[in-house]
Amino acid sequence: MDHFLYQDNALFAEDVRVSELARKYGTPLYVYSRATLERHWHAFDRAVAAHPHLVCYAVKANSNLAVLNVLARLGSGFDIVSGGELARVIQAGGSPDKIVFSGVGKTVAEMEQALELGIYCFNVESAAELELLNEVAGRLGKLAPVSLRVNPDVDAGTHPYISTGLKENKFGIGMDEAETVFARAQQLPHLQVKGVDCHIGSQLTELQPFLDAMDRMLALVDRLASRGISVEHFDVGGGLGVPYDAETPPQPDVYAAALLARLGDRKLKLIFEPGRAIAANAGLFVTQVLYLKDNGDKHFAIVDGAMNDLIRPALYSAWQNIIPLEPRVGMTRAFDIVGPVCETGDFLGKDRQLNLEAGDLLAVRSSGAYGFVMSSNYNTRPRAAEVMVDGDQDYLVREREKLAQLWQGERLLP
Ligand SMILES: Cc1ncc(COP(=O)(O)O)c(C=O)c1O
Ligand SMILES: N[C@@H](CCCC[NH3+])C(=O)O
Repeated sequence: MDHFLYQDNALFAEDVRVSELARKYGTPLYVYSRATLERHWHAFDRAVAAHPHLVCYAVKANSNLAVLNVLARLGSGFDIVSGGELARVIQAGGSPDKIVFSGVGKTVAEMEQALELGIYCFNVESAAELELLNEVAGRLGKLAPVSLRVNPDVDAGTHPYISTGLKENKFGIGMDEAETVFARAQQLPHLQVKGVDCHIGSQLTELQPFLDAMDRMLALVDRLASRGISVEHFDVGGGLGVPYDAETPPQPDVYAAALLARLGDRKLKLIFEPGRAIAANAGLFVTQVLYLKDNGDKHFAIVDGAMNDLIRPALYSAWQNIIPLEPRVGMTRAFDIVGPVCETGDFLGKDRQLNLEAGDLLAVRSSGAYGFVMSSNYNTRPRAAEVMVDGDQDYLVREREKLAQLWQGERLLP
């Protein structure tokens, strides 16, 4: 069920009129639906209810404390990629023993932080990282739980910038090296081998690449077993896509059933790291039309939200639906929806059939993942406020940045 629906020609987030939120908190503004976040998380959790599992929400998709807290209250685990994300999860009430730590460039300080907190597992991405983690754990008198992220060399069929499972990508340990690195991990005294891990990319809309990756990973698990190296869990990563437009990605239950069928009778706990599938369609980005402008036949709607707020269209030519909060009747025209930033690539959408006037409010849908988290202060623009709706209540979960915060920490020369 969609929690962003029109009632009497006005867009609602759950039971709250979105234009009311724009009036109350100003624009540009991110709006999240708690019910949607929860529904999406449960869809994963229920899909594998009968099998040992852990759903570790990928914090990078949306790391607002309120979002993390809503998921932590459901008992979610978390997939993190930095000490910053680790601190956020703890701040939001997440349990360290449900945290998996991914990422190709963990620093000593981050390893120490995670070992002290007692996280569930490190997803180690190189032989060099393995050696360093062993050293750091030894120094702290700890045993570091590890899973090796293996690069299965499959084509995820997604945008090249968000594809991670090919040999040419920087992620994970090559399949040809994997057994040697596992053998080494088992020898190292301050490590405990717990699992295997892969993550082949993001916004996957087909099952096949997941299954290809799983087949290769399970063949590895079997080869490891024959060498006396056993693992407890298989972390399948994240990457399940969402409908931005007409895509029809598999639903979590179909995806999980297919993975479970491949798993056969192997006694492996499954770990999932969904980010986008939980957060993307739980959020809107709300912006107001400042000016309309025609250059010949070309119509522009210049809005107060820009690429610094929502970079996906500029960065990946990503398409996200743009809808009016209160649609007008009458003729539509093809508009490019562009922001105030001084870059030609600063657009939120191109060639959108809309009927607009200055002052109108628009919602960019599917903005709950990789939206606010990728925002910047380019052009000295304060970052947007974030609001969470819960039924008929709304909560400001991040204040709009104030200008003085932007140069806090900067110094003049004497
Ligand atoms: C290791 C890892 N896990 C999980 C995710 C989450 O991916 P998604 O948001 O596509 O589910 C990512 C990002 O692609 C990632 O790099
Ligand atoms: N930021 C990307 C996804 C990257 C996934 C992170 N590993 C996007 O908006 O689609």
